[in-house]
Amino acid sequence: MIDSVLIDELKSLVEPGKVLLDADSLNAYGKDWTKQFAPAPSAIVFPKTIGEVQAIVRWANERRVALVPSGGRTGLSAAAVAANGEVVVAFDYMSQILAFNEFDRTAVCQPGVVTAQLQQFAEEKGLYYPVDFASAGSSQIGGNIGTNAGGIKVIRYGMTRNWVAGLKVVTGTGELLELNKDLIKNATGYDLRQLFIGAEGTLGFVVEATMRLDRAPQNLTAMVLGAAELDAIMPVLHAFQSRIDLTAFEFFSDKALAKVMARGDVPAPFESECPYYALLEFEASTEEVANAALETFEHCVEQGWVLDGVMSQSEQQLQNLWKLREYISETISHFTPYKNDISVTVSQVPPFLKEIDALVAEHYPDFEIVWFGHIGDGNLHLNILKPAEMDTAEFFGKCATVNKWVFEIVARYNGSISAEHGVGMTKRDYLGYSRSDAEIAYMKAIKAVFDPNGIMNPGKIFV
Ligand SMILES: O=C(O)CC[C@@H](O)C(=O)O
Ligand SMILES: [Zn+2]
Repeated sequence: MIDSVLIDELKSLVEPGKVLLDADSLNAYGKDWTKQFAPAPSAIVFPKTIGEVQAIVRWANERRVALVPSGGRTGLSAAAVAANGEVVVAFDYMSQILAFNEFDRTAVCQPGVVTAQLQQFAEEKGLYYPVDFASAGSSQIGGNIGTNAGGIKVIRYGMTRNWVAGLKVVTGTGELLELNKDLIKNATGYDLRQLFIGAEGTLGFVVEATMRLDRAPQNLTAMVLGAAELDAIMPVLHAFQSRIDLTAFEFFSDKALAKVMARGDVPAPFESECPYYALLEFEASTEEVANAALETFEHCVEQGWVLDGVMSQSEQQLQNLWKLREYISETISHFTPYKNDISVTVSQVPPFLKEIDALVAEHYPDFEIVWFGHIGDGNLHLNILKPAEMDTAEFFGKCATVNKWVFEIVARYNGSISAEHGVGMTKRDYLGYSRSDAEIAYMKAIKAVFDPNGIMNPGKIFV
């Protein structure tokens, strides 16, 4: 905890009332959506300008105060948790879209712009911001960049990284850098912009981002297919991908669907019950594309890969089919899930998933395992649900044991222990399963260059 003299100094750097110290604010701004770490920040500060962010970082260097950035706080890896008396820098008052360029198709965003706000802005301009996920209504652009957020359209549009034309960052020394200046072509050495994307605020803070926009998709249409077995999902993906460009290819198990159905507010896709489901989406821009999708569906049924299916015929049906997938995370959050966000190459998904499934089932037959995720990207969300009668600490303890075995399998498949949720504090101790010692040493050396005093989100990614 920092003392009152330091708090007074901090207050002098921002507008009156823009440092909060009350218990509710410390609790709310000191954490993200993870629940493993208790929030314990010293103060929350709300800068309004880049100059104020620089002043805060310079002060933190002088006083050796640790800073934690805070956006929409929807993170799932405790990268935005202040558990050790840090000062939280919240970007709520830097939430404007500052400029739009119709020829470059870019929007200049302050870090606190909410993802849905940018999506809406793009729509009003007849364009599209394609990075999308269930928490788009709360998550902020600065946080999306910090975690290189992925989501449900990665198969077509890639991660946040692909949509950042330029960045202004305040480094750990308080220096302002303008990175890439929104250029498409720029072959002038290291692309420092990319280094800051996915850095979880450990090198500096994003204070402005020029985001690229795309043409709006035409007549988005979704299909939900029921698969006979897991091994059928990949041939289905392959069959569709060889005929049409998909904008999504998601997957969920019968257990995940059952949880969403139990809410009672989402229509079932069809009557048949299947062990696995795929949700795919494409632009039915012409009749030929729609026909190709239907023909492919029939082919998949003939092959015995698909048992049943439905295709959206309206915007409302499209939304309803997406709810089957998008509501899963929120719905299971009430069952105290232990989360993993793992990836392998797409072709390896079926054997990989089966191995992990068998492992957890063998050692912990009482645990309910809910599989879902972005299978078209090789990214699976493994959620293990706490049995109702089990003590929470005991449950997390057992999961920690399983975790090591799960990550041994991930490492054997050359996979990632965090596909899209980041490392933060929850996966920090497991980084070695995905990154070599040499890589981690280089990463630490890079951090030391941008943040010599170790004040920028310390303890995240690595210790
Ligand atoms: O809750 C999860 O495990 C995943 C959350 C999110 O990445 C999703 O794909 O729905
Ligand atoms: Zn996801």
